[in-house]
Amino acid sequence: MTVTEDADGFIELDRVEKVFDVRKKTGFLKRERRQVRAVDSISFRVARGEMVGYIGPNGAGKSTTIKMLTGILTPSGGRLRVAGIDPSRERTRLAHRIGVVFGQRTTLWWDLPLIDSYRLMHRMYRIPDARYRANLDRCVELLQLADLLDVPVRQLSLGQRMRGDIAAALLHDPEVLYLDEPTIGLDVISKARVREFLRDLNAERGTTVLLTTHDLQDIEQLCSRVMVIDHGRLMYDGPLAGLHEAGESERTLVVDLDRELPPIDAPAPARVVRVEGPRQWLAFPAAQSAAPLVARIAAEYPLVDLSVREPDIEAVIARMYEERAIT
Ligand SMILES: Nc1ncnc2c1ncn2[C@@H]1O[C@H](COP(=O)(O)OP(=O)(O)OP(=O)(O)O)[C@@H](O)[C@H]1O
Repeated sequence: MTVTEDADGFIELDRVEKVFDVRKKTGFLKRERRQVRAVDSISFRVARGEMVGYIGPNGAGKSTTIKMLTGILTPSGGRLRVAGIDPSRERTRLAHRIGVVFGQRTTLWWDLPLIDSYRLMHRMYRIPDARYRANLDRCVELLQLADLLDVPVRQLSLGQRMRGDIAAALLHDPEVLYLDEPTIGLDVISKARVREFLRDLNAERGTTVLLTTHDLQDIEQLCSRVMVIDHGRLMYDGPLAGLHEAGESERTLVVDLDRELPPIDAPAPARVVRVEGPRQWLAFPAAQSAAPLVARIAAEYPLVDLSVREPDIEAVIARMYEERAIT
């Protein structure tokens, strides 16, 4: 059988569904059967080389989708293809073409030094020696792993372990990388390092990336396209800016003045939403730049310090629903 790969649909989902049968204990010897529609008729296409954010609240169906894309779960309905392959039918063949990183779990061997996990993967995936060497060298350099290779995984910090996991997922040159919360729990510097690496990987190798995250900055800095899923349904598919508009989300400017003052007189739609001593919080539309607001406050008030807080994904999505309910 020849496999055709549609250039526009490297990852293709056509009305994909996943229904779980759940048995719940409702009393002594009594059980109730219930069906959970975790993924409900989802269709989308991701082109080769795209970097797409896949976001939604807890229990929305993100992990279930990723598990179907890797072949761990079989869809209850619909059609799904990754690189022309039906994941649940040819899971092993697909495994050679995809890489998976779960932020909350590691694929590394806990008690072994990092390098030993890589050696095991070298054999497991039957990666040609030269290719393994080249990929390992590149990952060690770009993810700054040189000093960590001989350290047992259990002794690594979360950020170090995450970089180790990303390298592990890339040793066999996957064309697609699924990342599930790759920056969860990382400090600012580690987050920046991971994001920079992913950006370079995508630009240099054309690796297709599907990214699940609760951190809007991951999406802002990495993805030109974002898909929002909730209750198993695709609610939005488009640029992040459009999501901000759809949800009319707001960022917050936190300013520290040198003394307690009445609320800052900010140009609408920006407005003060909270005052605590010399600190004031101003909400302004997420789609607008903070620069004019900052300039005005700096010119007219005794400003000591400031920072900008991004809206979290849950807030953006919640506002998106409110909007829809009204219109
Ligand atoms: N194996 C399973 N058996 C029964 N129900 C399941 C199973 N896996 C997931 N579910 C249910 O399917 C729905 C979607 O879960 P899923 O893990 O895909 O969500 P998610 O978007 O990844 O959430 P989170 O952000 O919390 O990881 C939830 O209601 C969950 O309880």
